[in-house]
Amino acid sequence: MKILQTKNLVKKFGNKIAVDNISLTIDQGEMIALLGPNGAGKSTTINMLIGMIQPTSGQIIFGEETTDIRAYRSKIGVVFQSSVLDSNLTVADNIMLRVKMYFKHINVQSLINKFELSSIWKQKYGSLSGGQKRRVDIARALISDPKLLFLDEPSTGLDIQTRTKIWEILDGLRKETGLTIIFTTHYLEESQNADFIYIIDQGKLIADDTVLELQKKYTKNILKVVYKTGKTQKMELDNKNEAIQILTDKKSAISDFEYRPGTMDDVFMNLTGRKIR
Ligand SMILES: Nc1ncnc2c1ncn2[C@@H]1O[C@H](COP(=O)(O)OP(=O)(O)OP(=O)(O)O)[C@@H](O)[C@H]1O
Repeated sequence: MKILQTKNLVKKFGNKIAVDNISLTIDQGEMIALLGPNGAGKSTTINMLIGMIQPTSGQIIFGEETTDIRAYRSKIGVVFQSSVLDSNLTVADNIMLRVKMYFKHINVQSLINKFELSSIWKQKYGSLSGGQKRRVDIARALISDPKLLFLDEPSTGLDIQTRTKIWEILDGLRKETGLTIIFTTHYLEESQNADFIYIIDQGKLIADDTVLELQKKYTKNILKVVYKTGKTQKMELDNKNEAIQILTDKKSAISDFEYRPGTMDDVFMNLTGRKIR
């Protein structure tokens, strides 16, 4: 079931076209990545999708063909790039103020458990580490029990362990509750968590598909061979049979090899002719 759709979305800031004719279709329960380099138009797209800024032209269709922005807003949770929480308040105060004001029926304890907040519950938000802050930010966004969660660069600046942890939690949530998750990232490897990827560059949608299909369409498999002489050779191949043939033919001269499918880095490189970072 479609939960969100955009048709020919455009956003101009003066003469600058930040988002150029982007059409997306997002089904309920999907994990969607908007992937692109700095300045690609990811945040601007998200800001339009959450109703924070108005498109210059194009259409956003929420759920069952409704354009009722207030009904839609009550169904979304948002984690912004920079936090909206109060640094001087404790985690408990930040969370409970929102619960008491708007969402009295939410099971706070389950959020505390899921996001491992008990040890930092009485700590000031401003004194938390980057990863701890992110956990609180996401927990806060879930207080309204949203159907759709938007995360703008949820893991930027976090170390690899913390990023992995955050993705584990998000994936668990999705499986448990059927939550639809839309996130932006410029970490290519993180987009592999997504069911479907929209690659945006200079405001334009340059590819959209599953990870597997993107790899199939825009990369080849890579065979790297290390010879006994110390020389290495990198080859792009269509399939594993070619790799087996090469390895068999050159067996006596080879000391080591690596065979892998193309990565999202290769996809981006082949689409744009440059690396994302
Ligand atoms: N309010 C604004 N006024 C003028 N230009 C803007 C405004 N907001 C964004 N832009 C421009 O629009 C383009 C897209 O910006 P956006 O923040 O959407 O990119 P992004 O893909 O989210 O980048 P990043 O990964 O760095 O967050 C950029 O060139 C940016 O400078």
